[in-house]
Amino acid sequence: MTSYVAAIDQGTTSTRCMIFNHEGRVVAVDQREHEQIFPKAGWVEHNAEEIWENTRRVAAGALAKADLTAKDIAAVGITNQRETALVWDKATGKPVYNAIVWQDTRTDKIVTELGNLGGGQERYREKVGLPLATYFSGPKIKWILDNVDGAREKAEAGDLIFGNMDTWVLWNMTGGADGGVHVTDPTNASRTMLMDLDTLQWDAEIAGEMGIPLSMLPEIRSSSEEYGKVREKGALAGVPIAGILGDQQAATFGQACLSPGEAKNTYGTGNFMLLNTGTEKVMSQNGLLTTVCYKIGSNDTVYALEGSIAVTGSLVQWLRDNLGMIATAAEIEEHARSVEDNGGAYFVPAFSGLFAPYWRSDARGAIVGLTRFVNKGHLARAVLEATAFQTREVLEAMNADSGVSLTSLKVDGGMVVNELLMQFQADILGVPVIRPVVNETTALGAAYAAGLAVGFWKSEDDIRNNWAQDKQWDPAMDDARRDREFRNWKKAVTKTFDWVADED
Ligand SMILES: Nc1ncnc2c1ncn2[C@@H]1O[C@H](COP(=O)(O)OP(=O)(O)O)[C@@H](O)[C@H]1O
Ligand SMILES: O=P(O)(O)OC[C@H](O)CO
Repeated sequence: MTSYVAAIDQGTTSTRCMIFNHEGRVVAVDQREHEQIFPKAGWVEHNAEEIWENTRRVAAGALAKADLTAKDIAAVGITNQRETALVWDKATGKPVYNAIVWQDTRTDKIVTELGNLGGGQERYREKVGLPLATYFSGPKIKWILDNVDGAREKAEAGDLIFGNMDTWVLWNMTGGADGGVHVTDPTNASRTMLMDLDTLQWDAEIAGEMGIPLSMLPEIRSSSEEYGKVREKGALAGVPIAGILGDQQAATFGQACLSPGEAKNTYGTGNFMLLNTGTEKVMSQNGLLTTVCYKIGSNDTVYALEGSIAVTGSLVQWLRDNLGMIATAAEIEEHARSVEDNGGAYFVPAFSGLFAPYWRSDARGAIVGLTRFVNKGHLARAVLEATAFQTREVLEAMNADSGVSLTSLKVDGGMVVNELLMQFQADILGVPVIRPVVNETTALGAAYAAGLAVGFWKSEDDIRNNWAQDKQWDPAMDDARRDREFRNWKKAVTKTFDWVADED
């Protein structure tokens, strides 16, 4: 009897395998962190072989914890940190360079040069829905081909292939150099800058401008269909791999945001708010991204507007790892509760420049409003508040682009256990914030995509019916204070602009 579906969640800081039952509840989870490699200021890399090894181990670990075998698993779905780019040799399976992570800013010159060809930051937006920015995969692939010895020649000869982490995991799970399937889905492909949002095919013109041979790129299939079976002799051997969704789109699916106008906000390493816009592709006028939300089998493509914030939970990690100010992420709440407010301090974490709605790669982080009054508690608050303020900026852009005002916000991700943050979020947005019972919506969304493909779940109604609310926070801040705080935040943001000059 196959009573369960598994999901591999290959995230920025860790890789998880989760097993779900038919009610969409978590049966087992296993997780392993991988190294964050920072070779230079602004550079962020991952060792893709370490990630693949972790994937194998967590798959075995989750099954063992649940006392299950591959025979109990109907299908496996893959979800992943998006944009992170890897190029590898298809004959040996060896990466030619570490994976370049979405947060990495090394491609800023490439991005400026491409913009200078005409159209600036908006050069490709009409086709791909994205502004030209270091965030996306295309410029990262170009950097690898331009900078790794012999890579361009090998790529042109057809020996090298590209993938985001979904493709890397899928290729290895289905046999690697021995017949691995080289496939991605439209949610991931829509983050490369190389996919046409209407045709869901690679755009030869853009790939040509970036000097990327089309032969390197994976085939784009739907987000929910059988791509192959797990080939390697591992825990999940023989199980069909039947779902792929980029992690933020997976969370949208897992949160049952399946109708136009429904949105979720995920609080992880960064924050990502997605609004389902149905089969309509809304082009943002306010600094958001247009992206594929999901494509289930042969159904019509569903699109989303997205507000991406680069640094939220990772600011808490920074406080822990770089400053040693807290021993665990959870400790930040205790410090923040020791004071009434931020004491006048605002922390703008523009560590990777600023993403939505600004798209300023010349910005860098700043703490402003400091006086001798400010203590550790105030800084802890400023760190948490930065997440909430950035979320309000994105929500305002979303309301302006869609013409619909969101009346509540569904939330999930690692930071939403922080009750002080959730209350402040509701206060600063002025709308209720709602957390579901299953907070692991990313893995759940990938499991749903896989389970739908093999008939384990029959329709999207099963997903809607499985969703349940855990807790709601209602706004309690008066309007005058809300406006003052937000005004101060916006002023603080302007202090981070123009920090990195071209010659840097
Ligand atoms: N109690 C907490 N308060 C604030 N932030 C937290 C708390 N617990 C975890 N975090 C943050 O949440 C993030 C982890 O969330 P997660 O959803 O697992 O991230 P990802 O999927 O991006 O790897 C980390 O950046 C961590 O700093
Ligand atoms: O790994 P996460 O959860 O931080 O998500 C990263 C995003 O997919 C980047 O676009």
